[in-house]
Amino acid sequence: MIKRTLAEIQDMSGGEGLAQSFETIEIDGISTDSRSIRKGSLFVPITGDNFNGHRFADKALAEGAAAILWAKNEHNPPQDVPVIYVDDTLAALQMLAKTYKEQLNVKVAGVTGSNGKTTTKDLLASALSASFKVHKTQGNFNNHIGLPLTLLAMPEDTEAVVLEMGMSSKGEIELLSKLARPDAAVITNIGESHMMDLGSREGIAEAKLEIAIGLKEEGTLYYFGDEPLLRERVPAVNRRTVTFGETDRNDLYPADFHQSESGVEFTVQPEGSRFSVPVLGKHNVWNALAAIAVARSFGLNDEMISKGLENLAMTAMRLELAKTERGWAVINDAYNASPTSMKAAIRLAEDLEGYSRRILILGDMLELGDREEAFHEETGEAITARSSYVFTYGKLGAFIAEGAKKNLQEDQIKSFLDKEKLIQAVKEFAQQGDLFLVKASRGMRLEEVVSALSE
Ligand SMILES: CC(=O)N[C@H]1[C@@H](OP(=O)(O)OP(=O)(O)OC[C@H]2O[C@@H](n3ccc(=O)[nH]c3=O)[C@H](O)[C@@H]2O)O[C@H](CO)[C@@H](O)[C@@H]1O[C@H](C)C(=O)N[C@@H](C)C(=O)N[C@H](CCC(=O)N[C@@H](CCC[C@@H](N)C(=O)O)C(=O)O)C(=O)O
Ligand SMILES: Nc1ncnc2c1ncn2[C@@H]1O[C@H](COP(=O)(O)OP(=O)(O)OP(=O)(O)O)[C@@H](O)[C@H]1O
Ligand SMILES: C[C@@H](N)C(=O)N[C@H](C)C(=O)O
Repeated sequence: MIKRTLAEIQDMSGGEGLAQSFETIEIDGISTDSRSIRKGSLFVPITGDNFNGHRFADKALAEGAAAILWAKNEHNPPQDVPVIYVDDTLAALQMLAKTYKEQLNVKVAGVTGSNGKTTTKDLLASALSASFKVHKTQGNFNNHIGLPLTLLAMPEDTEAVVLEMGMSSKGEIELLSKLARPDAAVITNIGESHMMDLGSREGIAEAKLEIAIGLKEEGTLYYFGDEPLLRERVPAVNRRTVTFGETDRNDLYPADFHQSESGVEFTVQPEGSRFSVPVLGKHNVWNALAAIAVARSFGLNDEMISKGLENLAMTAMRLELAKTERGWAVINDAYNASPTSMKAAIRLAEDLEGYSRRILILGDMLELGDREEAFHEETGEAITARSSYVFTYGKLGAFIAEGAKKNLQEDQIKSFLDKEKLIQAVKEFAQQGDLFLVKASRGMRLEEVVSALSE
């Protein structure tokens, strides 16, 4: 966590106007929310969709903030307290983060892609932990606010930082890449996420490739080489590249894949190293290959990487398998969803052995744009007879149900618009030996179903 004097903060943030008597005060960390102030921190008020953070400055100071940034065009700044004036508080936060990172001189890995950013970030951070003091994005703090906050949360002795870079519109990844200046940039895949804003998979690919804009001259771009939209665009990037993926046209590709409930085992070709990773899903092998490739470039050998990966600390609600006391199992994959990730999750649920019934609880996938209904129906069509039942939730979920009729009987498919009724039906339906998969977009909050099944 950043610890600097206010004189240093003023210089690092491009601010001005700090009273000389306050210059030697040292802040301890950054706060942006008056509802959760870190004592001794610098409060950075941000103007958001619902509030102007400046209106909470007095509360932040009362709650223990040591100082505050203040936008020059905001009226009534707090008096007789340490205030640093800036043109724009968000831009100042980003500049502070960039300067702090440069002072720590850390190695930087940036991870983007439609699916797998969080998982790959966690895999890479674990892999690097065998040799580096690593800091990584917490939760899903991956945007123009979350990434700077992640950098500012780095302990002073951090040696490597792994940053998740999220986006929903063109230009957002470019900003994050220029801020972070990665040594290694990863693009996990090109799916359909946020298609509403990007318009097409081509648009998504172009937006993800912005990660190369801030990539250091001597840096490397690692990308899913089985994606034509990336392969055909990468030559214009003019950086060293490494590919990973399913086929042997990639620099890293898997062999001898084995999956159990405790994770995946695979051999990394062409070297032939064997890895065991506590994560589910064949698609996560590709994410692991990306992590292995970057860790190798940061100087770790495969033995060190393998040891690090054994201690994987996965962020919650990503293919999280739990056995309940009532005798059924639940795969909590409820953080988010897109057709690519939902099909991957269905494939996993249908591949896992040892269950009497496989019950899919699938909800709306959001921000998919004009083809959203078709996307949901196509996802339903991917459900095979290996699944026993499908419960859908939401208006778009009903299109998953329509597609599911391709391979399932109508009495195997139930659709709901009311979450409480869905939860009631699922609780009544569950029996020993069942495997449930729960997945939908963040906005559907299907973790409530997971909780009900886990009671
Ligand atoms: C700006 C902010 O941090 N807002 C957080 C705040 O929301 P709230 O509605 O309460 O306030 P406002 O945003 O209107 O307020 C502005 C500021 O005022 C502060 N404030 C408010 C009330 C109060 O009493 N006191 C105050 O001090 C407030 O703290 C603001 O600073 O609280 C919410 C609940 O805690 C937060 O959820 C909200 O955070 C927003 C969403 C945010 O962007 N947070 C980032 C740190 C972050 O990284 N969040 C991630 C999710 C990121 C994400 O969705 N990524 C996308 C890809 C990128 C898309 C991009 N276009 C984008 O817009 O993000 C993805 O698909 O992954 C996270 O929360 O996990
Ligand atoms: N390469 C992949 N192909 C398909 N699905 C994937 C892939 N990688 C991860 N997933 C799935 O995508 C979902 C989200 O995983 P994760 O949170 O790691 O992705 P993310 O890109 O960080 O998502 P977000 O954009 O919400 O931050 C999970 O269901 C995960 O299993
Ligand atoms: C977290 C949020 N930005 C997100 O990922 N949205 C998509 C649509 C999802 O939840 O699937």
